[in-house]
Amino acid sequence: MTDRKAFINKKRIVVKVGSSSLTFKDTGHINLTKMEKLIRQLADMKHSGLDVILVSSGAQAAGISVLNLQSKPLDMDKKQAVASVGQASLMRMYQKFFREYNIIAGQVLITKDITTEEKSRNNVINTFNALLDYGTIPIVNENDTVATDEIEFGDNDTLSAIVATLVKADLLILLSDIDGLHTKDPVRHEEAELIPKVMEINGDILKMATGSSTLVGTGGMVTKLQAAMIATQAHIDMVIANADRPYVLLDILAGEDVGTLFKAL
Ligand SMILES: Nc1ncnc2c1ncn2[C@@H]1O[C@H](COP(=O)(O)OP(=O)(O)O)[C@@H](O)[C@H]1O
Ligand SMILES: N[C@@H](CCC(=O)OP(=O)(O)O)C(=O)O
Repeated sequence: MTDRKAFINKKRIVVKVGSSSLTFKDTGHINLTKMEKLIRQLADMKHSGLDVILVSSGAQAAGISVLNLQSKPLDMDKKQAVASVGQASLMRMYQKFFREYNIIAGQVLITKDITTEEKSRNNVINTFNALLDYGTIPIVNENDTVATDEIEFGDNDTLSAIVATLVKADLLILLSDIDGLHTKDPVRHEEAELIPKVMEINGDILKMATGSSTLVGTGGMVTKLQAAMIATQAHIDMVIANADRPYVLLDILAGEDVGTLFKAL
């Protein structure tokens, strides 16, 4: 079996969706159509018997909508307040959509320092396992009131890789607004080419990545490669793919060559 064909046997999947894949490019407001397309695929995955964990950004984007702002505020405390309002709204939308497909969503807000504290780490692992035993889809975001890494650096990418290691996932999928890792940022360089597979994240690969080009995204490709390093070192395959591709998740799980595969070490 090729690397991709083996994906049909993956059982526990962590999916991370970035703000850029949940929002309108020009306004930064939440795009419900995009959200529903994602949820339908996640529901089908769940109904087919997979364990699904969703790491979702979008708290600040949802907060912009709720507070009717023109854009993300610049001050950190205001961004945290916008995320606080937005996270509640984001979860309400997820729970409403998932309920239509008979799926219960649980909220998990964490910070990356849980990995260094054994007690917290075990609490988080136990909660994930219990949520999966109850048949729910845990929806994870950084606790933006306690920590500012994600708001500052867009580090939900690395947070999703940490979650993948904690739940012992078989596959981590990062959905974004680009088709995968390119030789350069394709938004700024139209000659950039897609890299279908990365066996080793070396200096040449790291040089290709730069920051975000969108209103709402933060980490760009830099934090996605950091996530790939964490996942692959933990023997977890990772794929970066475009959330706008119809049925992107189902195609990846069917073994199709979608996006960029970072092969587990
Ligand atoms: N080498 C690269 N290949 C692909 N995208 C890149 C690269 N370098 C930088 N990027 C940028 O990364 C962006 C995706 O990251 P980001 O905006 O943070 O999305 P998300 O909200 O999904 O996390 C792309 O829109 C692109 O502009
Ligand atoms: N906790 C923040 C996450 C920000 C973040 O990581 O954004 P992204 O680069 O779009 O994944 C929020 O929900 O707005």
